[in-house]
Amino acid sequence: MRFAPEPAYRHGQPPRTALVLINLGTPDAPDTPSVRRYLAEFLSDPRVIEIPRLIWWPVLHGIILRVRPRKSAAKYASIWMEEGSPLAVWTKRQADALGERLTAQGQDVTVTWAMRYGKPNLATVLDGLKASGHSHIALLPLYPQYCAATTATAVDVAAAWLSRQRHQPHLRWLRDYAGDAGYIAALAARVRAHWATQGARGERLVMSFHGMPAFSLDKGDPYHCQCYKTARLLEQALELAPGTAVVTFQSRFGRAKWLQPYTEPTLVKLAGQGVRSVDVICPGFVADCIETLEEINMEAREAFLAAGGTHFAYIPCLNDSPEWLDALTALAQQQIAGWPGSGTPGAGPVAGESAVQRERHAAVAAALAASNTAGR
Ligand SMILES: C=CC1=C(C)c2cc3[nH]c(cc4nc(cc5[nH]c(cc1n2)c(C)c5CCC(=O)O)C(CCC(=O)O)=C4C)c(C)c3C=C
Ligand SMILES: [Fe+2]
Ligand SMILES: [Fe+2]
Repeated sequence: MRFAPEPAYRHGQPPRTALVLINLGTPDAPDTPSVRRYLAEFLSDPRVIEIPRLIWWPVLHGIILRVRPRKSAAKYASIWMEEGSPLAVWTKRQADALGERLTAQGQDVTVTWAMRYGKPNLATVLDGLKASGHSHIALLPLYPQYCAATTATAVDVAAAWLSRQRHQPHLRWLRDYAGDAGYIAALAARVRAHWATQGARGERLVMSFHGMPAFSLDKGDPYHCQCYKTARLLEQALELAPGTAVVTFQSRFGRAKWLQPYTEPTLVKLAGQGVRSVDVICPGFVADCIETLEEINMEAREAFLAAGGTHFAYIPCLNDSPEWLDALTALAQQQIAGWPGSGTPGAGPVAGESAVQRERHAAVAAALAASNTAGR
């Protein structure tokens, strides 16, 4: 059956609101089979690899999934935390902290988290929320900069899930927040705190964003522009001297041209030009992950130092910094404004439904249930 059956008793239930933090996804374990499973799902997404199936499939299954999982598993092993993959650990902690903050403010909202690839699976999380009576669901993809390969593909999953529902819940999602004042302030606080503990500033502040194929910009993806927007606002917030900020793109995948300048070659070039110390931040990631902890803090560090640099300082992602949790709380509140449990005007435990209506629904549902049982 295309549409799931909808128990009639739900009609009489009071409305409930849920927030879902969404991130990319990560392997279950730092071993080759788990990484292969994860990469197979990720790299089969046509939003991520825009190459015709007929050409991409033999490359993915014949070469990439035979070679990359073992190499990537070793990298994952080098950054794995006691509780799991850093990306999952930080995303869960952010969801827990957001839930606590909303509860402390008297809001009656469920906060959970899901991944686009791997577990917890987004469609399964949405099934669970609906089954537990959530009539209003807000999605918060945690990518500050909109990108078809990240934000849009997560929204696609939610849209496909909606297409299977007879009784659809209210659904909203956060598209991007590249210029959000709270997010920029949280990044600036992270950098200032780092400078304070170091007692000095690097000669350059390198802002490294995840890369994308260069054609995505030509085809109209706003990702590149949004990365520069974030970088400009952060530069302004920190009142950096002209020429101090450097924007780069990391994590190139495959041989095609990606957005430039590339992070590691830029660091090597800076060292060659006599720059001895750099601070590096990855503003496009709000949770530390393999791309920041291994690729930047290990590989890029090594390349910069090998090229003559003497001080490489990696500034951790926002993770569970209080300024970021404040910003995330504000973003969440904007998404659920006016919804049940949000404590904002228009909201209420019985929004859109009077007590009389609810009683009638309950009576109809009871009659339906009785006639269903009688007919069996
Ligand atoms: C922050 C935004 C991201 C964009 C844009 C993005 C595009 C993109 N990524 C790949 C290929 C890989 N990315 C990998 C890891 C990874 N990517 C992001 C975020 C963005 N990706 C995150 C948060 C992570 C970390 C996941 C984790 O488990 O920690 C990987 C896997 C790691 C590896 O094997 O190197 C690949 C592969 C492409 C092709 C792409 C756009 C076309
Ligand atoms: Fe990626
Ligand atoms: Fe990488």
